Amino acid sequence: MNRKLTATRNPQLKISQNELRFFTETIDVGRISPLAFFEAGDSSYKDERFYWQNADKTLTLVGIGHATVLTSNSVNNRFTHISTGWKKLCAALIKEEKDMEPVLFGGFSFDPKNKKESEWNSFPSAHFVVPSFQLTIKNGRTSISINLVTETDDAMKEFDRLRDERDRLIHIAQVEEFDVLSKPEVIWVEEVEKAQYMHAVADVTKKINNGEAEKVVIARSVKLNFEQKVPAVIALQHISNEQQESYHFGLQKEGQLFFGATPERLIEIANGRAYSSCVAGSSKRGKSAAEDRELGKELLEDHKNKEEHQYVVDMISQVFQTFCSDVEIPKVPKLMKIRDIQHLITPIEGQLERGIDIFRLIEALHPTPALGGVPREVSMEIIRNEENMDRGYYAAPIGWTDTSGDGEFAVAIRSALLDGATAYLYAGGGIVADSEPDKEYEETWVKFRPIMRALGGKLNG
Ligand SMILES: C=C(O[C@@H]1C=C(C(=O)O)C=C[C@H]1O)C(=O)O
Ligand SMILES: [Mg+2]
Repeated sequence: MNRKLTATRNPQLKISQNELRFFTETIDVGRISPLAFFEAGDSSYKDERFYWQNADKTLTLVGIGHATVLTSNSVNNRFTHISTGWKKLCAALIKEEKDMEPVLFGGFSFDPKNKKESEWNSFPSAHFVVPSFQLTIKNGRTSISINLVTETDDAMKEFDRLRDERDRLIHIAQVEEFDVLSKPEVIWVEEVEKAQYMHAVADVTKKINNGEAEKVVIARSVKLNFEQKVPAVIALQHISNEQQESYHFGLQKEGQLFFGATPERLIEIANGRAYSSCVAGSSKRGKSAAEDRELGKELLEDHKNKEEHQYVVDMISQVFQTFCSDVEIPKVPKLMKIRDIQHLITPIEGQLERGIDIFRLIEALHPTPALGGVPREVSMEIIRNEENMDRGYYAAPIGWTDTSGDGEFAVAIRSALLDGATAYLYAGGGIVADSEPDKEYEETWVKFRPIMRALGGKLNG
């Protein structure tokens, strides 16, 4: 890197002033707790951190600071806008073999056409960052990269400053004891617009029976108020402990933290192959192994849940048939069992056509009928009218891509927006012709459980 930075000053290389350059430099570090590293950035980078761990724990990413931010408030162009911005950055990358791929991490809002005033006002329709400091734990290797996006000629000085700062962050993360932190203290719980939610489910069921739509996902929110401001690291530590088998994510912006533990993969691209999972249809877990098996068996055979599921399989299959060859779709769903809930799941994979990037696939997939409905536009309009809230980044894609084109996005459910001493939790369910408001209401409580537990709230049922 020293060499490269110096070389860029060499006029023979014909790098003109004000040309965009994207430097990266990776060092390997010994054992370091990703949350301790996240916490090391607390005083100087409070609003500029992210956290990610995939479901099988083969990849952990922590980002601190912003090398650059890609953002969009567009309704129709947000996916291409981010994709184009990222391609431009990738073309400017200066990297050696030993360096990790720098990542772009962020998310999209569920519905940019929803203009309701809400707790989400500081989140644009797309928000992505390249972190200044990137912790990556992958294939047994733990490393920290510095990323620098610059147009100035004198990147050397800035890079030296970043190296000092990196060493300071590593030092704090390695020396500080990092124990289990105590859970926050909830002082009151508010079910936001419960009556509106019950009414919406009944109304949507009617609409479906009238043939206006086939499936629509309706969600609601629960607000928690705490004794004190809840630090981001507490929320992340407990959600990671409470629901192990999921994607864990956290994204900070302007004093808020959007975080969660979702079981649902939207899309993964690895070495040119694409993977998605249809997750829809739910049942609680049994109190004994026998009851649990029984509930699972019922779920696999239940007409209403199978219908909820099939709409998702049909739609994701169609997207894969469009963009991939060699598509594999199992004929029947399996059970996905996580701590509080079991779902029907159908994994789908295929060989991605050349030239299709992850943002193109996200654009085609979002929202799947697991979170939107069928038909897509009609169900979005119904959701906009029936839900008296803005979903913000809940139920929307969140994840990363790297400079090689690999990446993974989850669907940000089982999630909450933490805002100082308040948290907004979100959960919903797929409404089809024979849905019943009381049962759907119960199902949302099961879906609230992991976040409730992580935040020290009382569990219902
Ligand atoms: C809407 C949510 O989850 C979705 C709805 C499901 C259902 O209704 O059975 C199951 C999994 C997800 O596709 C949520 O968790 O908030
Ligand atoms: Mg359901």
